[in-house]
Amino acid sequence: MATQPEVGVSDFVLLDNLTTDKFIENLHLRFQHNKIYTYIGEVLVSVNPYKNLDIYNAQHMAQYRGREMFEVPPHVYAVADACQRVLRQQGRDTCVLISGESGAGKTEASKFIMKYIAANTTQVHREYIDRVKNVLIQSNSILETFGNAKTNRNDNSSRFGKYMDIHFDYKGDPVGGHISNYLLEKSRVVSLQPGERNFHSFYQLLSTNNPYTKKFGLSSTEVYKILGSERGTAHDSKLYSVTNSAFNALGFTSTVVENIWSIVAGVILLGELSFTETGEGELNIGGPLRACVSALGVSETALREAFACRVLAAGGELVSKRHSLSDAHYTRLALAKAAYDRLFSWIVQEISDSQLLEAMDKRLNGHKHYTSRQLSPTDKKLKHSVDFRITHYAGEVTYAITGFMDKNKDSLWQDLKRLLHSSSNTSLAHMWPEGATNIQKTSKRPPSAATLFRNSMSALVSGLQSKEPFYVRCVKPNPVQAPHAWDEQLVRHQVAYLGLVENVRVRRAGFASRQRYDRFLKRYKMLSQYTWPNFRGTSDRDAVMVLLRDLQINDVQFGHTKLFIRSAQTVHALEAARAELIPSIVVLLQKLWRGTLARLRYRKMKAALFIFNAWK
Ligand SMILES: Nc1ncnc2c1ncn2[C@@H]1O[C@H](COP(=O)(O)OP(=O)(O)OP(=O)(O)O)[C@@H](O)[C@H]1O
Repeated sequence: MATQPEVGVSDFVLLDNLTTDKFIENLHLRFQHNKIYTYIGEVLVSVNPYKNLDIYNAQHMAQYRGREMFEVPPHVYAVADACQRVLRQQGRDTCVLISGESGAGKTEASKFIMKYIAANTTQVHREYIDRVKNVLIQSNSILETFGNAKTNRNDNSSRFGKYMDIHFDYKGDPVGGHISNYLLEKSRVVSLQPGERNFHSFYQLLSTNNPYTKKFGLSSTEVYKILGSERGTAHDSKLYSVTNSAFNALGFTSTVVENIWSIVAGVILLGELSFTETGEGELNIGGPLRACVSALGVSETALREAFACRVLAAGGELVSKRHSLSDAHYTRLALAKAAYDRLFSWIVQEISDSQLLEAMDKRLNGHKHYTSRQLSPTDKKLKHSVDFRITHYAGEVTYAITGFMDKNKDSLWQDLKRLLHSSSNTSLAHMWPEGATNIQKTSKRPPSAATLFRNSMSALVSGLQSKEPFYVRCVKPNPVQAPHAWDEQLVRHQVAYLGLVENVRVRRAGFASRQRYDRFLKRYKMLSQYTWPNFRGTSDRDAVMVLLRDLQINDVQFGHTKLFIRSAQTVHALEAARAELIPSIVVLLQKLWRGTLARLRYRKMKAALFIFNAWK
């Protein structure tokens, strides 16, 4: 690769006189020269360029393949490569933790990592792998349609937490995946901040080329309440086609796709309903009730009843409690939020590993590598499968107290669940299986959103703790999403809360690599006559000490269970020496095995001759 002139320092560890000012100065200087990536050791700091840079094509990918991070300029591809290398060489699970505030570039970074991994596969089974990769990438556009929205911070902001597993085979090729979603910001369905938009899906449904607009009783020109004032349909019609081809690629049937858009229409129409009270205290429903009923596939009587009263189980009896106007309003909003939230989770679930499997099954039916490999991406015990994880979380988030309790209330009463379960829209009915339960058995309040979130987070954290982590810290250069603009205060704030300067300090005092003695020995034992093929002493620690003494490596510290190596160059030198020896070890093993086979064959021939002579 042609060496490019260094701009500032490409690793903050090399900064003279480390201060926050110097840190920001270096970050800014590099940003001005389109060097958006800088390391802190193996941590990647990424500044959102807000413009397309020509640094992501196939040639760039090739430059990072199999190279150590310090050998090539900082890049998100280098992190992806290091991640995949640990996976391939050491068979260990890895994860990439991407952090930063809204609009800092987390989603884009995760997409670049996926793109790199998908491209960096062996040539064998290429066709199969291309399909898995296609499924992984297509799933992103569906997630963005239903889970992303324009906010004041980011035009394409993910309004949910995302955690994506990619499963690899023993050669490090992706063979499947699983996506988990966390806590969609469902309050967005019913209330928008000024200048913000609702989820992209709503606008796509109302885009000009959408055949469903009319079918569901919507008008493409009307401004619906939940859409806010910003429509942008011209843009959305293109995205609508992208979403539909992604649905198609992932094997969603046309009936299911229609069911999905029908639920979105139902949610929009729920937003249009209004309530008044008649003189006799009866509830009067205004707005497109018929269209709403038909889009949701429920009976008009049942929907009217759901707004008018609530059915409770009390003392073994069913009691009907009449709603006030505000209760009816609350029910309408709760129904819209819950229907959309469940739709989103259902789509994610459908994509990961049934649609994924179904799409692969359908397309790979009869493919010789598919059946012979007997791969099951959901089987966590699969021996050769190694995970690669990407997570995605918000930096500092400012909460408005208004509606906070509402956001935390995840309850949808049993009678509303029954209503949705009774829908003639089969997908909607499937999304609400608990609606089939007897109302008297389920009067308990459902767990709050906070409880559900806490449970899913602790499961996530324990999963992550078993992986080797890589970090990408994303920084947003300005609040206006503009290229070139640099808001010093905003950057300073992020540098502080991401703890980047402290990160450099720790890294400077620290070590490039830490490895367990047994793993280190297994990997490098062939480099010394004292440890190859086996060490005569008792402990792995002693073996590693002898090995390093023999190699005259001394920039290390010996911990209780791990060896600490100070410089990345040492790790690289060990790797290079190992790579040089491996071919001769392979030849040696081949020689021994061929000898064994020949001896075996010779003995068989001798025995046959003996039998032949005896018989004669
Ligand atoms: N490396 C990049 N090159 C070009 N543009 C980028 C890059 N990273 C981010 N962007 C631009 O910035 C926008 C916001 O980035 P992204 O959606 O990844 O932010 P995020 O951190 O995931 O935000 P949120 O938390 O709100 O979902 C992108 O839509 C894209 O336009």
